[in-house]
Amino acid sequence: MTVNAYAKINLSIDVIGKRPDGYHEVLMVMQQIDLFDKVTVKWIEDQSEKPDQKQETAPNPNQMGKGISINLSTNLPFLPDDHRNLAYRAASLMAETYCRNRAGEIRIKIEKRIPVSAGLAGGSSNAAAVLLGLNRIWELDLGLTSLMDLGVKLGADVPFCLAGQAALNENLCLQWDERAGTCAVASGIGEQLEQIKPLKCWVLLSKPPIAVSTAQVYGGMDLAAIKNRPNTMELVCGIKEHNYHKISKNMVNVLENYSLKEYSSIMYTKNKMVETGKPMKALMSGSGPTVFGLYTSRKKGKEAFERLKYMNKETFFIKTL
Ligand SMILES: C[C@](O)(CO)[C@H](O)COP(=O)(O)OP(=O)(O)OC[C@H]1O[C@@H](n2ccc(N)nc2=O)[C@H](O)[C@@H]1O
Ligand SMILES: Nc1ncnc2c1ncn2[C@@H]1O[C@H](COP(=O)(O)OP(=O)(O)OP(=O)(O)O)[C@@H](O)[C@H]1O
Repeated sequence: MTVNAYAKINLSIDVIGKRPDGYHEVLMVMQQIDLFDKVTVKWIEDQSEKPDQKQETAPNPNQMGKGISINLSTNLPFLPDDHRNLAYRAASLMAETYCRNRAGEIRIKIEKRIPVSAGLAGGSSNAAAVLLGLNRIWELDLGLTSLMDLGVKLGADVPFCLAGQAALNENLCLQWDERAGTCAVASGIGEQLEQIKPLKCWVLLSKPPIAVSTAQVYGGMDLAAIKNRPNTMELVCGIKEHNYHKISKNMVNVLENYSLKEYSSIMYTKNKMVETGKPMKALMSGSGPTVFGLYTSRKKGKEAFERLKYMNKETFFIKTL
């Protein structure tokens, strides 16, 4: 089955503190956008190995599925096709947890369109697609709560990606799950989600040609030095009321404090977008390097895209979902 694995942008990111496990407590507003990878998941059952009916099916994270192999391919030669790929790890986790009594091959094909190492949750969205795909193929009937509990083990952005893909891919039969949705307030490490009404906007995205490590950004920023923080509740109100003044005033990403200083190409992209594109608001997504600008008018956004598309090779004009 094929799942559209959507990218996200962060309309705000506040970092509250550091946790004992090294992760940071955050408060963010996340929004799915109409830019996606196509992830095709196939299960080829090994007919010579009949499932052992006597084996209990309760999850046991210590035991791998009996004789399950994973074969992953992508259209990007530089992306890993083994356990370093998040989609591979998702398949492996699903097999270990829920499919110990089967044998066969999981075949994953990823057609990448979301820029890599961009702050757009490309890897997380691929992992979410594999969890959702296998849930359907193996008829496990897991709801989003169980899938999110599993997904957060792969990455902090995976639960949000699961919620969005469940809402947007009808073939997953999860669109009515109460946790499905495309815009959410995320807390904890990003995995505690409260769905809100999505922001309807046009988005100009531009990724400078650098890769940014999320761990390095969280590790490098100085929590005590943060002066400007988003008012998340006011942002949520602004989205609800379509009050674009309230929205733009409260769209703040505190990770910019580190990334904009550290990488001049992000600063350049943001400044250029503000000056030339004149969006309602421009902000870095996630830990960067992608910068996005929001437009309420498609015409104005498209004109800005035409002027700015040469700035970075990976520049897109899309809409929120
Ligand atoms: C920047 C965001 O993309 C915003 O949505 C996320 O917070 C990051 O999500 P992600 O890439 O899925 O993050 P993970 O793969 O789980 O973590 C990568 C690294 O980022 C740091 N990390 C991530 C999330 C978080 N709440 N606190 C952290 O400190 C940790 O050092 C972690 O080792
Ligand atoms: N399926 C995948 N797609 C993209 N990158 C992957 C994948 N699997 C592993 N990676 C690796 O993960 C790293 C981060 O890539 P990714 O595109 O997920 O970053 P990101 O958009 O910044 O994610 P986030 O916004 O969640 O922090 C890269 O080094 C990349 O090689």
